[in-house]
Amino acid sequence: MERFGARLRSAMENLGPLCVGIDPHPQLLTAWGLSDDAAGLRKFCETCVSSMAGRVAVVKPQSAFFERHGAAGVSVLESTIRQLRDAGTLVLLDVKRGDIGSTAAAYADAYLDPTSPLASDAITASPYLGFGSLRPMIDRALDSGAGVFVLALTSNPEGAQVQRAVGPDKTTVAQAMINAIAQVNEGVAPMGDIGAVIGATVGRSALELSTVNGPLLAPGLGAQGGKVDDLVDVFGDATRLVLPSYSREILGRGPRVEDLRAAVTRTLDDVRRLL
Ligand SMILES: O=C(O)c1cc(=O)[nH]c(=O)n1[C@@H]1O[C@H](COP(=O)(O)O)[C@@H](O)[C@H]1O
Repeated sequence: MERFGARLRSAMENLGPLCVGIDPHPQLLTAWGLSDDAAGLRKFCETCVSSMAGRVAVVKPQSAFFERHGAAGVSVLESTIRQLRDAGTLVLLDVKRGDIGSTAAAYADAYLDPTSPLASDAITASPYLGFGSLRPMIDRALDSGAGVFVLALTSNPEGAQVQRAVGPDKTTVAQAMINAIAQVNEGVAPMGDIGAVIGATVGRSALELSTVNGPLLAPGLGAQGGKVDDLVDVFGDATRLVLPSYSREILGRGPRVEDLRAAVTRTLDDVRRLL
């Protein structure tokens, strides 16, 4: 399979730089007139697939909102991933996994092995057991044409306690993650397969991004207060690598497919103005 970075670059060029999250919060299920159970979840996801497949570059289902319905919820996650991928839409499964290497290899089996029922185009991963602990996931992604988005500087205010901490070499932890990602992506064209997650809410972040050569997922827009215009401050010259991500801001316009599609179009117009 073609590498993930190349597939993502063409999706961003063809459809615009936008990731829409499928986060079926119980409040959203209720607002959409659906039951807070696996049947409601299935209907919610069918509507999302009809509104988004083929229209946005990346769709990001948040695993926890499926897991809270048990095995039946995970079954909805499986079919949602499959429907999106069958339609040619890239799926970034938001699972934020991170563990010792031997367990990280099992996570790679679960999400990055093309034969797994939950196989996705990319996953989110947490490097806070050490960047090296992610190696089995990164290696599997590189082997199978998939990607990994590594948390660097997250959108929540609590993240700063760990991510802005400064190491003995005077580098912040977040910058050390960016540097480690840059090493994996070095020399890959048109763009590396390993992304970084940097919240749109982090302000002038002082991260040095000139060598990262990978996609920069920017959540925190809309519901968490981040605005498209903030992206220039946060990302500076690296804005062409930015993949803005919205969940509640768009999902809150449902449940009508036409309204969700209109929200996607409006958001795309807004991000294209800048990126
Ligand atoms: O990895 C993520 O996607 C993520 C990283 C981060 O720093 N902040 C963040 O909000 N997210 C996720 O992005 C989504 C944001 O949702 P909204 O605030 O509704 O747009 C949620 O699924 C979060 O779990």
